[in-house]
Amino acid sequence: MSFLKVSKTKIVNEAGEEVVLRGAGLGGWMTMENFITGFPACEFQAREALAEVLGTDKAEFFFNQFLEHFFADADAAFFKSLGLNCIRIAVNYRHFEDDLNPRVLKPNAFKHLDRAIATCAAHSIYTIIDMHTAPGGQSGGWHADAGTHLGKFWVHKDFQDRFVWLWTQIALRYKDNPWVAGYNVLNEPADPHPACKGLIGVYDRVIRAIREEAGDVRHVVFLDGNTFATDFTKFPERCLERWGENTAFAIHDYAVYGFPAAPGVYERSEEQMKRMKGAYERKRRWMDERGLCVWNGEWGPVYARREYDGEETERINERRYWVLEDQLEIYRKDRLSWSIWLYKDIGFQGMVYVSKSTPYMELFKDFLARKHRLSVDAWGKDDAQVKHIYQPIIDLIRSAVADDAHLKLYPPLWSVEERVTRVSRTILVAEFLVREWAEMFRGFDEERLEELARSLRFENCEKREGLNKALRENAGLV
Ligand SMILES: O[C@@H]1[C@@H](O)[C@H](O[C@@H]2CO[C@@H](O[C@@H]3CO[C@@H](O)[C@H](O)[C@H]3O)[C@H](O)[C@H]2O)OC[C@H]1O
Repeated sequence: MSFLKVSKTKIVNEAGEEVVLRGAGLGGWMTMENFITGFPACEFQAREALAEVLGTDKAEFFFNQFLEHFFADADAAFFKSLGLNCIRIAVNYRHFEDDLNPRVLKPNAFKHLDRAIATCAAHSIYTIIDMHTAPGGQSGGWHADAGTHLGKFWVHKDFQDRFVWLWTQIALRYKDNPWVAGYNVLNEPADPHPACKGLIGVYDRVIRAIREEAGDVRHVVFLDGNTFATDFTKFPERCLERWGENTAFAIHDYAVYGFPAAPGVYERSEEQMKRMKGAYERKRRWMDERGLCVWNGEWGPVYARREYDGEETERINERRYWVLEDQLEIYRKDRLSWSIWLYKDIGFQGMVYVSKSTPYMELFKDFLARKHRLSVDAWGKDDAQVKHIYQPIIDLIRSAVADDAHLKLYPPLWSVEERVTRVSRTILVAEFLVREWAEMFRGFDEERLEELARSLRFENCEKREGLNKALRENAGLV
């Protein structure tokens, strides 16, 4: 088995042979997310609410069993059967370190991560450890698990110190493991500083800690661009001299046509395909101009669901598969390494999804329908039923702010409308629903909790055949 490394624009093995990484993100597991498994708001809120309802021990039991079942040997075997070779594992810093006991590794901090890496290795699958959340939140997205729309990671040095400390611990643990392809040190940073000073400084420190303090020089370091892995333009010109040769740069290439808010129906028109390719090329341009290695750490459409989209479901999904296939074709031509989002969920984006007939899905059926109607998850939102309620707030802000320039806050892709969505629905309304979600577990004993957690096992999942077929066929072509 061979460590991977970066050689100019390519990832290669120790023999110098090119290895194109093709895989998926194991999201919703060691970083739980609302749309992936169905709770509202952020992971830390769901965990706290469940501990209030069940008591700490039983809540811990449930979450531990959830982690056991969500990713196991059968998942890795299936993944491998598609010809895929790399899983990006999204981890939440809270598994390793408690906010009230900083810089102390939790007991069993590495239990599930060790197991997942070993399970993947047993099937000859590489893993990339992706720090999906940082103390204080590296963005205002729910997936940063901070419960706020402002990423406080950038303004508290201590959050950054803890983050650097944590990466030292992780690198010390895995530095001799060749099945770990590398470290994706920070998912989707959103540093508001105009010159990206915070992020560059954090990358300087974390790379030094991995390379010098932990002595890990062999693993690839994957660096996301700023603003949700889309912008590299403020990165230092001589970045490899600064960060080392063994560095790859991660874009996230979500195509607008893969989402409900697409600007029109995707017809594969020349213009649409040009737009999609253009957006991808723009994201990677800075690296291409400098001959650097690019990895696409997240991409992929979401899919329509019969329970919400009715008769339209098949028609919509046919087009989402076109988007998927057209993106794959662009990447294939570039011999791009990629990691599609997402391996497993409850039926919106995953390659496999929990079957509706499981106890888990039956328990949450009505709650999920309400969550959808209220549009409390931001990802792929469909706000048709509530948009009118929030419109007056949007209008108020627009009319109250005299200078249009003041309506343009960071990040730029959060328009006034998007900001209102994030703050009022995904943070505020969601906060009120968390307790209700947790109350659904009231009175459950360990047997019932185990039954719920087991629902997430591979054996209890359906496969999104169209997606898996496209991935399998593409894997064979590279
Ligand atoms: O955990 C993941 C999370 O990493 C992911 O974050 C979103 C990624 O997309 C971002 O918007 C895109 C920015 O680039 C433009 O070109 C695209 O059109 C946009 O879609 C978004 O702001 C992030 O929150 O989301 C899914 C989570 O499960």
